[in-house]
Amino acid sequence: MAASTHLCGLALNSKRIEFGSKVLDFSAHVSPALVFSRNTNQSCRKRALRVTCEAGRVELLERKDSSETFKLNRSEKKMTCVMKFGGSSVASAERMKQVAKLILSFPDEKPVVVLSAMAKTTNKLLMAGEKAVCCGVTNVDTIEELSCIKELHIRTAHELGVGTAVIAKHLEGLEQLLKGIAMMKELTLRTRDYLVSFGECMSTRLFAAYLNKIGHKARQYDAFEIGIITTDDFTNADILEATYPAVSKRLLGDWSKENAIPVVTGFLGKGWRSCAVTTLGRGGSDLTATTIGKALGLREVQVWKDVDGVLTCDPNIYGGAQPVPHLTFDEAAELAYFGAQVLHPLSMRPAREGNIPVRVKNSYNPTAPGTVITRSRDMSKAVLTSIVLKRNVTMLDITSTRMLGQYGFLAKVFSTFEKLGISVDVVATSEELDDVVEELEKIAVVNLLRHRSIISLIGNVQKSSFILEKGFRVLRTNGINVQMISQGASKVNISLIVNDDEAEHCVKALHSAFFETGRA
Ligand SMILES: Nc1ncnc2c1ncn2[C@@H]1O[C@H](COP(=O)(O)OP(=O)(O)O)[C@@H](O)[C@H]1O
Ligand SMILES: N[C@@H](CC(=O)OP(=O)(O)O)C(=O)O
Repeated sequence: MAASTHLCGLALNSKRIEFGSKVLDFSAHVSPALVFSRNTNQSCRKRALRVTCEAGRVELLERKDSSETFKLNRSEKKMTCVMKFGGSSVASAERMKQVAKLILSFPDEKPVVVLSAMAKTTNKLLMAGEKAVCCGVTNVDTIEELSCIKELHIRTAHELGVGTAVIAKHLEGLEQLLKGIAMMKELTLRTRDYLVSFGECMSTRLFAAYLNKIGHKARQYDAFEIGIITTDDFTNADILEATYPAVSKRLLGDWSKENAIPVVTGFLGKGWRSCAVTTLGRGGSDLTATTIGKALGLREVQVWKDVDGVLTCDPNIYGGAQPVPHLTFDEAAELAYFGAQVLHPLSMRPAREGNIPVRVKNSYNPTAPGTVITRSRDMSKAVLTSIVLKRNVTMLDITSTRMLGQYGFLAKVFSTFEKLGISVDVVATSEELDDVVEELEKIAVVNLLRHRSIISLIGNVQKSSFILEKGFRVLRTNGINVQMISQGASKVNISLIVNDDEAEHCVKALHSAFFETGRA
């Protein structure tokens, strides 16, 4: 660029700067230099520079005639991806060391690291809370789960060689909190969220301390301090829009001052009214990861688990499950919503909105390709992608008594569910259903059918006739009676309802037909 060029710069967002008709897109290429004329509007210039600083390091190269030339060294310094590690990946000091090694084995990546609590810690915290309710204040220190949590975290600190000071306040605070619960003899949803937050607060402190100890600058962040703002639905809070600019401002601001690897607590947020710690529902760290990915406009989000990616079915049901190489956001969202534990049900939403690919990888087997989840994929050969089982659902069989017309009848049925806050998973036209039944019996004959399972066939619903024909042949051969079928509006899901006690057998038979006898 000529040093004398007169350009007027206008910063649009953290990725683009517009100069008249010229747009520099920092996500697409590394601009070798930026030129600002002396008489460029000062505030535009400052904003442009601030934005470039956020995107990477900017150096003043020269000051000539009427202009200044800056070098943008973005390719070296910009944060590139989110790497989220679940509880199984950070279960011990040994695992944390492996994870650190894994992160550092990608020298070109500048990740934001998101961590869950060390394996089983969340469950143990909840169990300790339940026990505290009825054990009496003086007995809190005998709660077995509290001892296990203390022992695990102290041992991990020693084995990582980071000292226990980084978690001492939290261990102390945890015991105090349990005494408070014992005193009050109650465990509210709000307190539950505060209680489980100790898990992620401690795992991230230990891990960041370890990275620093081995010479890689890292900085620990509590999600509720950096702008992950949520609804006040304790134990199942939803991310609010204000999160994205807040998180971006905080993380990019800190990064521009010092390139320390951010290590962020997954699963946690801050309720916008209460300002208290909230949680995003079990498995919520996946959602934290995609939220940060979207907020920072990163290249990809990696979720590192203990399986070789999203599999063709739950490996606990059938050991022969195989990794699925490619999924769309819609398929992954549907699969997660219908019960595949591998991803949080809402985690695909920010990824889809920000169009950020999500890669599901195995921290125990990092060379396995894993699953990549993107907006679209070649569906021409795709039939079934995965089979998901959701157990213990209740089916409501509702028959109109014809007191109302068809529209009025359906409207009344759905308004009843809405009023009672019950979600309906599958509709061909279930929690505490007694109130629903009482209400609906005014206009319908209602049958409650408990102990049912939903089997979701995730894949290319364009080929539904083929899927159903093949699926039903398998089920008929196995003597299984399907009680309801529903095709989801998402066009990637056909759901079948069967008896709970037949469901596992069904999944195995369907898996064998679709994935093993000639690839589907
Ligand atoms: N379709 C599926 N694909 C892969 N894993 C599945 C599937 N369904 C259930 N799972 C279970 O999900 C687990 C991984 O999810 P999760 O425990 O939440 O991981 P992490 O805690 O590491 O984030 C696997 O160990 C597996 O048992
Ligand atoms: N620790 C929380 C949040 C979480 O996401 O965990 P994981 O990534 O291990 O599923 C839980 O157990 O629910």
